[in-house]
Parts: sequence; C-alpha cells; structure tokens
Amino acid sequence: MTGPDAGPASGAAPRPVAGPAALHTVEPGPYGIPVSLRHVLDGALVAVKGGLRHIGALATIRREAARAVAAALPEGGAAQVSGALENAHRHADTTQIAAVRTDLETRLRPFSRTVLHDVARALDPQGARLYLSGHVGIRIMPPQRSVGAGGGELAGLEGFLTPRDAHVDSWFNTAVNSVNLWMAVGPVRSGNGLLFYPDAYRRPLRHDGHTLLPGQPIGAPADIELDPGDILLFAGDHLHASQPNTTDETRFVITKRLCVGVPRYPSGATGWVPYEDPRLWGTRWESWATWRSRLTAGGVRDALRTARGRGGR
Ligand SMILES: O=C(O)CCC(=O)C(=O)O
Ligand SMILES: [Fe+2]
Repeated sequence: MTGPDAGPASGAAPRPVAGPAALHTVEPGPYGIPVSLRHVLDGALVAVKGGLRHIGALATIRREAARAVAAALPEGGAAQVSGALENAHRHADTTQIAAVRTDLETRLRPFSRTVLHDVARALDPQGARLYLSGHVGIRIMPPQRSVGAGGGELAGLEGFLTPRDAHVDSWFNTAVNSVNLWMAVGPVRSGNGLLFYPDAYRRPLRHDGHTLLPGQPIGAPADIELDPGDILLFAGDHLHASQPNTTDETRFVITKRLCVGVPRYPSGATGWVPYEDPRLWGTRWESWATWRSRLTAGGVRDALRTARGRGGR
C-alpha cells in the first residue's frame, strides 16, 4: 500500500458532519485519487470530491438520464425535467419515475462498468488486487410526500426509489472486504441522503438477514452531504439507512461495489454476488473473470445452494 491515508486533502479541516464520525474528503489530483481503501475498510467514510468529473463520467450519466426522462414522460414534462432529476417529482408521478429508474438501469449498466474500472485505475496502488462487481444501483429518491401510496411499481424498489431501513450490505450479498461507491449525480443534502452509524461498525447486531432488528444501541447517526459528482466510499460492513427524503429535491445517486483482494463472504449471508477480475476483460479469458470469486468458500456455498434449489429441495 503506497497511497497516503484518506485524510483531508491539502491539510484542510475535515468536513463536519452530525454524529461522531468525520467525513474525510480527498481531491483527485494529477496522479489520481489519493485514497487508502484499507482505511475505508477500517470504517472511514471518504468523499472523493468531483470524482465522477475527474474520470469524465458525469456528463454521460446526465445525458443518459435526460434520454430516460424523454422516453418515460410526455414531451412537456420531459423538457421541464431535462437532465436535472432533482426536479423529477414536480413533473412526473411515481410510476413515471419508476420507469425512468428502470430504463436508466439498463442504459447505464455497461457504462457503469467502465466508470468503476476507471475509478479503480485512478486509485493509488492498494497492495491488493481489486475485484469489481457487476452490481449497479440506480437510486432516485423523490421527496417522501410526493411518493404515491405504492402500487406494484414500488415493489422491490426499497433503497432504489423508497427508503431502506438500517442494514449492513454484507448481511445479504456483499463481501466483507467490499467498498461501496455511492456516487452523487445530483446534490445530496441533509434530509435526503444516507445515515451511517459509525459506533455500530462491525459490532454484532441482531437482524433478519435484511434489516436491523429494533431495540439495539447503535449510536448517533452521521449525516452525509455531497455535491454532484462526489463519490462517497464506505465499507460494505457499515450500518446505514436511507434518510426518508424530507427535502424538496429528488435525490439521484448511482452505486457500484469493488472488493479489496479476493472477495470474502460472510458465512451467514443470505445471498451472494460474483466480483470480476478486470484484468481478464477484453481478453479471450473474459468468461473466466468471476472464477476467483466463485472459488471461495462463499462461492462454493452459493453453488451448493443453487444446486439444491434446482433439485427442488
Ligand atoms: O441510497 C440509498 O438510500 C440506499 C443505499 C444503500 O443502501 C447502498 O448503497 O448500499
Ligand atoms: Fe446498503
């Protein structure tokens, strides 16, 4: 590991946040993004200022968002929203916003792979191979008061279009050495972002495999604010929750995940996802890109689970 610690850039004071944890900020420089992912896996919350602009991705994401809006809304409404999804709820109902989200997921899936690869390459050497997940989360959170009572279009969109209660990603499908990239496309403000519970980091917590069970002390939440283009890095083991959106802006974030070293999966996890070795991309071995993550205890457990499922048990 050669990179400096993910401390504040150029001696600036850490940005204050509510709660006990400071949000560390770093600025990309001519040599890339000076972040130690080990520090992130130790529980640090790190904002890479202008990270999406640094890799030249923000304009493309906005352009695709404008196309998805144009496809889902009548002309007048689409023109009003344009690429600025923070206004979406003013001109679109929940069903239309759900359609934009679904369309954007398809449109951005291949590009998000490039984005993650570009970020991984811009990072300082981490002293470990980085494995990249195909997961992409398009998270468009309209103000709560504008979200309809919830018909079929909201089913399964918890954390993507409706708030997600406190959880740890590694309880279900995320490796324990995974780092989340929570990438702000529009502004993230107090009242529409994510809450983190740093005191609960890697503490044993009771949960139902999906969500924290009530009645456990988890400490005060840290409330994170980001500017468009900022990338928040946080460990997949962090306890976090969507803040029900009380602002008058729709919040628009895209998420990706990468693993520091060979993925390690918790034995009790309820799900599993592969991570790819990007060195094999574009080679004739590309179809083997997930083999290393399959050749783990977690990968084998998942293969057995799938085989048992096929056997009808
Ligand atoms: O964006 C949200 O509100 C939920 C995000 C989340 O849970 C995640 O990225 O793991
Ligand atoms: Fe999460």
